[in-house]
Amino acid sequence: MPIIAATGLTMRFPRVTALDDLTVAVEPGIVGLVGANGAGKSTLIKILLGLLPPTSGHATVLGLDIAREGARIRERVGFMPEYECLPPDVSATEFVVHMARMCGLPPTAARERAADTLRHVGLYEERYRPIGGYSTGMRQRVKLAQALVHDPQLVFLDEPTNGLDPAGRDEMLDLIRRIGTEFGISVLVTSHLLGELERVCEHVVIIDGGRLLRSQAVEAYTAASGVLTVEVEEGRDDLGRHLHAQGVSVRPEGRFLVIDIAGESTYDLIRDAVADLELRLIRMEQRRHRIEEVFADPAVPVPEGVTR
Ligand SMILES: Nc1ncnc2c1ncn2[C@@H]1O[C@H](COP(=O)(O)OP(=O)(O)OP(=O)(O)O)[C@@H](O)[C@H]1O
Repeated sequence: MPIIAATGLTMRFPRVTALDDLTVAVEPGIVGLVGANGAGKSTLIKILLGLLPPTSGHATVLGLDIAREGARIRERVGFMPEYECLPPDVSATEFVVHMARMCGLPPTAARERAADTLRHVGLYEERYRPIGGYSTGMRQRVKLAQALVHDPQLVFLDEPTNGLDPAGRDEMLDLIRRIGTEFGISVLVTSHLLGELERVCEHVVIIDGGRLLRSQAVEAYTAASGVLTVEVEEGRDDLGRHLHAQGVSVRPEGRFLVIDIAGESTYDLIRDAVADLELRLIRMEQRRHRIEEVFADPAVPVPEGVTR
């Protein structure tokens, strides 16, 4: 059963159509929702939570009808909003316990769940300090913890990497992957960065101007390419020269050599060259296409404002 099934969802505000006849179904797993600012991602999430009635169309979340069963949806779905919503004067522990109580957990269970969840998102001693003194990364973790505290089946994460530096972004993406794989919670995560969704998502839905552009498994975007990435401990350039002399099409890229596969013999030539030069092979793998390469094709429109 799909976790989300929307049919003909349309949302018209007085001056703008935020969603335009959107029909999409997504299966359990980690799903990315990508679109430029204003594409309609947050509006879609509010509608799916049963908080905003659409102008027309209908949808179910976990098999529950958004029009009639919004409260039951919100019992089973966690929500990490994009906007800043944390009170500065209370600690992460107080806030997340409060959110757990709001979801109906009794006091002891609320405290236990809050402590577990804050640990899972990587907040330890600092969870007793007021949120006002937290970094952006710590605040994002608190928002994530409150979305998970009632043990939902599905979480909606609206732009969770916003405002984070590259290291913070990597940590947040790892956390999202763990939510999906270790905790078995389905995730709908929005972003305007295709590259980061490709790293964690199994499926990506792309919307533009409130319309569906694509809904596809990441694997379908990232089919195996005809290129090998080879990494050796030392002697990258020696290996490159050696292979080039044997007619292999090879070029350096960072720590790696990138080699066009001309057939099975390419693998043999690399193996023999590594042995002849007495190098240590760290990796040799067939490269997969990246989602953004799909959009590098001028025939495939990339939504304006979406960063590859
Ligand atoms: N309550 C509202 N009243 C009027 N217009 C709105 C309202 N909420 C959203 N919109 C408009 O609907 C469009 C879609 O907004 P939405 O917030 O869903 O986009 P988004 O993809 O989430 O972008 P962002 O990442 O910037 O939030 C925008 O043009 C926005 O200005």
